[in-house]
Amino acid sequence: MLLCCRACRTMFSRLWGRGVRLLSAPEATAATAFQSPTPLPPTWNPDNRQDHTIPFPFSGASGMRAVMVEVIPLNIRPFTMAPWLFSSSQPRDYSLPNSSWSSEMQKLYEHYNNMCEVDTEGGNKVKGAWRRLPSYNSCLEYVTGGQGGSKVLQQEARLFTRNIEEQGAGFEYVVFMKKHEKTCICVFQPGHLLEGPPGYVHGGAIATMIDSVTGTHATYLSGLIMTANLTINYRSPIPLGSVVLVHSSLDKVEGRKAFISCQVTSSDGSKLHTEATGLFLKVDVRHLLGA
Ligand SMILES: CCCCCCCC(=O)SCCNC(=O)CCNC(=O)[C@H](O)C(C)(C)COP(=O)(O)OP(=O)(O)OC[C@H]1O[C@@H](n2cnc3c(N)ncnc32)[C@H](O)[C@@H]1OP(=O)(O)O
Repeated sequence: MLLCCRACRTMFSRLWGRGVRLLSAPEATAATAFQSPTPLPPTWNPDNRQDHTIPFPFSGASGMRAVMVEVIPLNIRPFTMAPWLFSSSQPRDYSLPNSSWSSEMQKLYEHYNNMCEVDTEGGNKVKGAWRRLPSYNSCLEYVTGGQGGSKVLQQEARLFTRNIEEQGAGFEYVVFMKKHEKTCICVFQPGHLLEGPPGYVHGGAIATMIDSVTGTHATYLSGLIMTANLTINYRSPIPLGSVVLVHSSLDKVEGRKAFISCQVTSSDGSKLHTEATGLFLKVDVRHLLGA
């Protein structure tokens, strides 16, 4: 897909974070070598982990800034985008440690991060079972298109879980994915702005985190998805400022449907706070565009 006009940008803004990533300059150059798009697989199969790139010729149509984006319907990597390609400064990755993180949160982050794949000096990747998923609050501000473009892109929009600027006040979390076992784990430290009952986390905030983690998981597995159903049982309250784990696991896939279950536990796993099941439906781009 080439971001060359307002229509492209509108579509891009709606896909952002849902299976679209920006191509780096070398990748974009390489993509122009393709004469025809890679055909998409007829059926969704999460075991088929091949990436599919749909490149179109790279050009500066209508004099606007044009960028290549890659659409990856399978093995989605929704957070591996590079919006700083369009800005002199790199956007903040909210999944990295900050000073509001408790020592427990930091320790759990290091525990999972140490099991992730890492880049070595030679540029080779050392394989690890886990992968940290970077997280941004919005990328649209980095895709500039003048005033008209800004309106179309809804530049004020922010990801719900990343829209509280004060560190530690809202949702502090990091998601790791265990690549071959179809599980995700999120280390979550709820801040004081998420209060429900005195001293405890609001049920809606817990639901938000469950939807975000399982939704991210489903997106990673299948591409564009929407939550169709989320059933939640609250078993024990979560103290504000504590650190909990959100476990997400794929139960089964039936056609367009992905069934995912989720448990929120204390950081040592001994206490069950919340359990949930979710149904995610793979949708066509046109569904998001309201067509
Ligand atoms: C960055 C972090 C990631 C965050 C991820 C967050 C994800 C979200 O929160 S998404 C926002 C909340 N969700 C929504 O707004 C969705 C609104 N709903 C919709 O858009 C549509 O109803 C949608 C897409 C779910 C389904 O519509 P559509 O694709 O037309 O499916 P439809 O043809 O009706 O049904 C397909 C199948 O699913 C089943 N189905 C649909 N909805 C449901 C449901 N709620 N419960 C159970 N089954 C359902 C149908 O029965 C049908 O089954 P079968 O094929 O066996 O007959």
